[in-house]
Amino acid sequence: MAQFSLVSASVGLITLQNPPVNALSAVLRQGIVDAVEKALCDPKVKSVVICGQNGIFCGGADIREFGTNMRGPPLIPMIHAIESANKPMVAAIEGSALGGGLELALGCHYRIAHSQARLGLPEVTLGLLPAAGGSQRLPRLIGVPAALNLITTGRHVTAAEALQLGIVDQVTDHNTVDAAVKFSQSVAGQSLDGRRISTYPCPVQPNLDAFFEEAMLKVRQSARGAIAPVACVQAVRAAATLPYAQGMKREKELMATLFTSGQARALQYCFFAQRAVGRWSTPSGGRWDTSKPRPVHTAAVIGLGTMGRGITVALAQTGLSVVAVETQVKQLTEAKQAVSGMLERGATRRGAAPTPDRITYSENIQAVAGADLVIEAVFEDMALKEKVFRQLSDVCKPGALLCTNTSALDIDHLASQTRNPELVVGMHFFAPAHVMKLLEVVYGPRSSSQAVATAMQLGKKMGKISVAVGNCRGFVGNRMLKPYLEQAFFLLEEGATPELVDRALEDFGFPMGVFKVSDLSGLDVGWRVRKADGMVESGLSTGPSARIRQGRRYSPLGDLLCEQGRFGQKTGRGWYLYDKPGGRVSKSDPWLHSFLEEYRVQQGLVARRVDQQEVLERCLFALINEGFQILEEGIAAGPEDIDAIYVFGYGWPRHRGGPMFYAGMVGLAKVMERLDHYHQAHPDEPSLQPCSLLRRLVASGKKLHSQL
Ligand SMILES: CC(C)(COP(=O)(O)OP(=O)(O)OC[C@H]1O[C@@H](n2cnc3c(N)ncnc32)[C@H](O)[C@@H]1OP(=O)(O)O)[C@@H](O)C(=O)NCCC(=O)NCCSC(=O)/C=C/CCCCCCCCCCCCC(=O)O
Repeated sequence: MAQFSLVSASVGLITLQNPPVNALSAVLRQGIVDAVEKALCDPKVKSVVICGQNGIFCGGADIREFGTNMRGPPLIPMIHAIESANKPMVAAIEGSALGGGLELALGCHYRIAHSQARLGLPEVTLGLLPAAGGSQRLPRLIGVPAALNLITTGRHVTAAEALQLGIVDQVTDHNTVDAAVKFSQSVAGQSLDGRRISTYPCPVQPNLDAFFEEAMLKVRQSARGAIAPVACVQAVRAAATLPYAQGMKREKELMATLFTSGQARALQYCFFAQRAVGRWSTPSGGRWDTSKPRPVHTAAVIGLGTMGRGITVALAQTGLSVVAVETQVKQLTEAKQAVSGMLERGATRRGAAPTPDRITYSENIQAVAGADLVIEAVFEDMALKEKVFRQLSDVCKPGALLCTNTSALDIDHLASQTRNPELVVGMHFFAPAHVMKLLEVVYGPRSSSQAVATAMQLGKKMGKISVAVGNCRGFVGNRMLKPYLEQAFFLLEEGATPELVDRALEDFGFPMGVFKVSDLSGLDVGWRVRKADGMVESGLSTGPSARIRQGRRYSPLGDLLCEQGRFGQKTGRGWYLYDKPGGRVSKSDPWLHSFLEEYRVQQGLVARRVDQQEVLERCLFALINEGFQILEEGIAAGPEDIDAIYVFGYGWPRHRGGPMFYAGMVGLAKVMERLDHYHQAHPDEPSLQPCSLLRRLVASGKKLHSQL
């Protein structure tokens, strides 16, 4: 609801009250309409201030209402009534004014913001556009280029930037409502003719056609198939070229297409999934709302390779004291330099002071004795990690949490090396650890819920999307990646090329296809793991058993490339060719194509035509099938956990909602039918056999997601 009160004898104060973020639900919209009418009818009221309760102006339209039968007064006429008012309307912006919240403020005649406030039109991130007049008013207020940037990226701006851009009229460090009340009194009785943004002409944009062509090209390139950014450009173009009323008509038409789109549903699902993963639970009964995290003031990192350096930076940037340990002197010296460089660059980007003084370096593991939490990030080798955990168990103070950054190894086995296995969890960061948003917090059967809560809370403080997952080989993300990679290799054997597979995945929306990613991360990484698993045989044998390992189909293609020293970008050759070792721009490699042809001949394989649909179905459905298996085993608590992991850690296109949501969009019956079809053709590929949870869901007609 919205509360109306009279303050300072002549100012009508309308307070939005819809916790936690004052989203513009039907009830709140009705409340605003009623309160505005009251204010305009009351002769004592000479000016009006609109504010939000609990330090937040408004988080925008109520996203939970989308997709329902929306009732209550619509936003556009409500904002129009505010703008048309004959008494000054002033928005007092604290906390956030986002989406419909900012559009409401743009309908006001003046905007006063607190210095800590954030403003933005993030609708594009929900698959929408600012369709309560935002796409038409903002360009009229701040010009086309600045408005286009905010609307197509959805980025939030600080109050200082909003003032500089001309979005707000005043910024205060003090009580915003008091400042707005005072301000409204100072303008009461003045003409409002020049204050209604919808009446402003849009500032002239030179070379309009070329400007919008370039803008469209840019969003199409970065949007990778997302439709909302394209519609946002079209809406801003309407603002720049049409009178306001016609622009509003265009805004409405564009919104109508987006509003019911699958992409909007997927993006709105991602919004809630990102928040849902914070409400974690474990099979042993641990829960986010009943487990109290331990305080962490000092954290330690063991091993300063690439991952350890990134983790050190991420911890230091969170404001913790960090003890960074590396036993090899040369590596330690290099790490110190690299970490200061990363901190300096990060600080420059954020406009803050660097924080290297919070880090203490040591060659000696004893230095971690005082740490509240230790993250082991040594080389991915079980024997080495076992040794480190035994040492940590001796050295660390009682109650210190011992975490491992392993990407696949058994957490429970590492816990068994320590005196307090309940204090051991995985904190699986993704490279570069100070940049990537995802953190898998891995609990073993003996991890205490307090240990999970502590790691989850630390992840949140570090700005990560932290997802609690169970202990199994590869946890959730890497485990699901295995069948995806496997299928990509098999497709090469059957006639595809790396280019064809990558194009299909990039057209689907991944930033990079599987083979480009493999070149980037290094083919030798998987090779080492396969060797340790006893999968690799030196050289190329032939005959029917040559491509069967441990009873299932196996492709040695990656191993053969590694034997040739083709490790990807670092060696200048992998699945693609690069101009030099370390080069980043991939080119097709005729050598690789001949190699594939010869390989097929040697193996008696006849190349056939593989199309993009088969690439997507085999790679993605195999990955999704593993996701169902993971749910069935209870390794992930719900589909949101898997989807968040894939969207934030593996480049899954957000507008497709994550693999499990995508499966629901395609239809579980269809996913199962295609898996069955491919499994019949390839009975030696168990990852194509639909798992029992998928079969049960299809048989019962149940859905995995309530949104679908
Ligand atoms: C920064 C925040 C506001 C606060 O962050 P924080 O303090 O960290 O808190 P959170 O954990 O994020 O959130 C707390 C809980 O609140 C829930 N929440 C947050 N925002 C909303 C919201 N806008 N709606 C509903 N719920 C919200 C959140 O989920 C948390 O709850 P839970 O933990 O999940 O239970 C931060 O929250 C934030 O960034 N929020 C989102 C801001 C945002 O994106 N706003 C834009 C919303 S979209 C919008 O405003 C659109 C405006 C134009 C709409 C015009 C409508 C016209 C419809 C016409 C349709 C025409 C088509 C016709 C078709 C036909 O013809 O049929």
